[in-house]
Amino acid sequence: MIQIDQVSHQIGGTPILHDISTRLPKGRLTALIGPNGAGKSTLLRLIGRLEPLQAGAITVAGHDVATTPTDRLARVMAILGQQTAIASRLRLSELVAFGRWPHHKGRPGPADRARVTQALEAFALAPLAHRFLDEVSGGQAQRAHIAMAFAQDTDWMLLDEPLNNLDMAHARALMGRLRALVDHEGRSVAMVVHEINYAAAWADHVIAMKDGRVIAEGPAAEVLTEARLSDLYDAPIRVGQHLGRPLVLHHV
Ligand SMILES: Nc1ncnc2c1ncn2[C@@H]1O[C@H](COP(=O)(O)OP(=O)(O)OP(=O)(O)O)[C@@H](O)[C@H]1O
Repeated sequence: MIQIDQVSHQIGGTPILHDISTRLPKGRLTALIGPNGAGKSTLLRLIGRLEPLQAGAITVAGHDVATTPTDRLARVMAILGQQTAIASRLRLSELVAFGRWPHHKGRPGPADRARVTQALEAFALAPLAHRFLDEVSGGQAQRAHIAMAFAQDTDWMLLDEPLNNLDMAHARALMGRLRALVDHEGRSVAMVVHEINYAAAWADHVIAMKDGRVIAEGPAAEVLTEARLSDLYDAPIRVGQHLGRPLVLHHV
């Protein structure tokens, strides 16, 4: 479980998150949803310790993110942020291999190399493994970053808008892969997602944020209702059903 207690955050004196307390359940796929500027990325970055905590407490599988040594934390959670400013003269295989660093600390062994190969194959990147990052498409680069997080082999994966740049087929394949990690390997995933139907179709748990606060949380079917979504996005939203899951209609 990830436990967030009374977390507040300011940037340049402007309050961004207001006294957030919530939980992300273990062994589930959690979607963080909400309008632009709601604070989703900021919260994810605080969990992943890409930003230092200013107020409150966060634990990931019992590890206090404020005090746990980085190498320990890196074996518990992998985080893929939104801005990935990694040198473009890096081959995809080298990028994915970075995911193994917390395990081998610079001395990769056969198991590390096998995991990198597996991650490249899992994300259909094997034919592109020798290309440089600036020689592949946006979606292929995005998949390589996800493969790096995947290769890190952690109990928790935190992904900020992993579906960015992915076409429908690759987005679906990624969601299927994340579901399999949760369902068959007992891992836990938290992701920021804008396309609400991906949350509706694949997420177990949804945390809805607006103006730096959590305004709803719970099982997907309980959070993704017409009233809640219309309020969240300040727009009329209809919710149908498809194969027993909510289907959100926002173009009506
Ligand atoms: N470096 C920064 N300097 C100033 N304000 C910032 C900075 N980063 C984020 N913010 C502000 O913090 C608020 C929350 O941003 P955040 O990126 O967490 O929201 P989000 O819900 O992830 O949004 P989006 O869906 O647009 O990615 C926004 O109002 C944003 O303008």
